[in-house]
Amino acid sequence: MSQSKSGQRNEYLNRRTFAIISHPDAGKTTITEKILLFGGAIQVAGSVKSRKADRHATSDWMAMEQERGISITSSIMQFPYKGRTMNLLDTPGHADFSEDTYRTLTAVDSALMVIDCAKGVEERTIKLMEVCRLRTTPIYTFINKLDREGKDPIELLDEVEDVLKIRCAPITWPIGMGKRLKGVYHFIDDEVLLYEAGKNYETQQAVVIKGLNSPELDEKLGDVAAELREEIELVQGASHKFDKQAYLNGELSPVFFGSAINNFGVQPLLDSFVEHAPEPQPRATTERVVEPDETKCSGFVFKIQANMDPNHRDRVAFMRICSGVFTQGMKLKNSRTGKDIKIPNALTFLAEHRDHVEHAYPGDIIGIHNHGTISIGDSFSETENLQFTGIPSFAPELFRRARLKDPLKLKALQKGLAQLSEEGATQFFRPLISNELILGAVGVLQFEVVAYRLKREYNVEAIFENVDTRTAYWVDTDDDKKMQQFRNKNEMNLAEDAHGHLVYLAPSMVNLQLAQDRHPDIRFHNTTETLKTRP
Ligand SMILES: Nc1nc2c(ncn2[C@@H]2O[C@H](COP(=O)(O)OP(=O)(O)OP(=O)(O)O)[C@@H](O)[C@H]2O)c(=O)[nH]1
Repeated sequence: MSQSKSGQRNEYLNRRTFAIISHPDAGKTTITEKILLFGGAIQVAGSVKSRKADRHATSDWMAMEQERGISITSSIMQFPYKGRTMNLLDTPGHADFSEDTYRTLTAVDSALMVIDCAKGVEERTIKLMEVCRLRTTPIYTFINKLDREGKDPIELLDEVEDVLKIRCAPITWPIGMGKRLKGVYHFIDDEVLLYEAGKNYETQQAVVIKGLNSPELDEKLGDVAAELREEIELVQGASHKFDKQAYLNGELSPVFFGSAINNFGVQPLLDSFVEHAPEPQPRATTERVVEPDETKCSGFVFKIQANMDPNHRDRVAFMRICSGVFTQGMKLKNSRTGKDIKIPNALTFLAEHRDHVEHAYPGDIIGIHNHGTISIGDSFSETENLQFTGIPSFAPELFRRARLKDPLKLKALQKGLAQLSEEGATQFFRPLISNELILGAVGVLQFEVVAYRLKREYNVEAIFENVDTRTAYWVDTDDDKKMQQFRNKNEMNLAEDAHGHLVYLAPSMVNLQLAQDRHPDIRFHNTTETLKTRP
């Protein structure tokens, strides 16, 4: 079915594709749930948690998430909000799953950062923010858990500005905190939303007082009203005003305060976000910039998940549509392999179920079933050879040698590791001169997940042993002769990754430095992003 160009344009302009980022435990899952609730995507509070529990039933390895109380996989949800189509990409907060999070951030147009008011800016938030800054991703900030005592709000804004190097424009401001929490003041709407502990703001609206100078405010808040007026004047003088262009440039973050668990202060955040967050943006490829309103469909894969449903042992590749209109059954060319693939039965992910997608527009994420033909970073296009940039693999920092309890299971182990590495659960290296299987990860928990999944999904019991590798760098050069010399001299330290890229496994940083000094014509890369050749 063909669509008119203007119809297509309108569809994508309505998309808002974003991720929620935070340090673990700041309240990302809780706020996701409230967003879905407001959007009408779920009816009952608690569904998001039970969504995790359902997955536990269908996909056993998720049980680890429950045992540990952390989210270990990204999930994708599409839902309507105020006439727009929202694509929310959840990201694991735990440091051990940072690669997945980084890649997810390459597929969004903006982000929502959640900060715990008692803890302020935490380590993971700093890292995530660095990634957002690389891509100048616009960011909204929600300072959560106001129902608990936290840091002084001015101090919190200073911290965000100093540590995260972004200007803050408070849009709402807390009136007290913890037991003294009385509500929030909205700078732009000039109104106060009153908070009463114990009230259920999922079913009841907060009382709104129009105007900071309203006598009603004195009635309700007593002496606090006068203090609030003074404080607001002070904050207005000392802080930045909302400036949409600066926000879109990633230089200024609108800040909201609230308590996600009590559903308080979340609605003003969402209403502002849906109004100002950017529509799907142009994307860079090695060839040219792809505009979302181009007629031909294109997209890239940023995530692969195996065995989402144990009854169908397939893998789902998550592709962000960057231009044109995707239609069910369409043929797209994979620029890495040069092959056309027909994509029937593409999936879309709604809050509570997945469905077959008829059409998808720039900003949408579709799921493609495949049996190992698609890798993370693959780019697809209807007509051209396009390679989207910015979907990195990072040099792992931890390494283990996989050893089998039952040596007859070698085939199953190789298959399992190859599939789990395609998914980005771990990286996987085969040394050139031995039959060893070396795993690389950014966080130690990744190994545990891999061991658990190998057992559950591939019926393989593997032991991971320490190995004498400190770091891994991808290597390439334009000079074949120099590469051959390098290979001959360094065979002991060379391996191939799952895609056949050559990797230098260094036992120490000194060794790495020496190899670099001895072979100035060889380029060493700590992310695949800068590699010239993709086999
Ligand atoms: N007091 C209070 N607790 C909250 C609030 N929001 C969330 N919490 C609690 O904080 C804890 C962490 O919340 P989650 O939403 O699971 O945090 P998360 O950021 O998704 O954590 P990860 O799954 O580890 O990434 C839970 O026990 C929540 O009930 C809030 O507004 N006030």
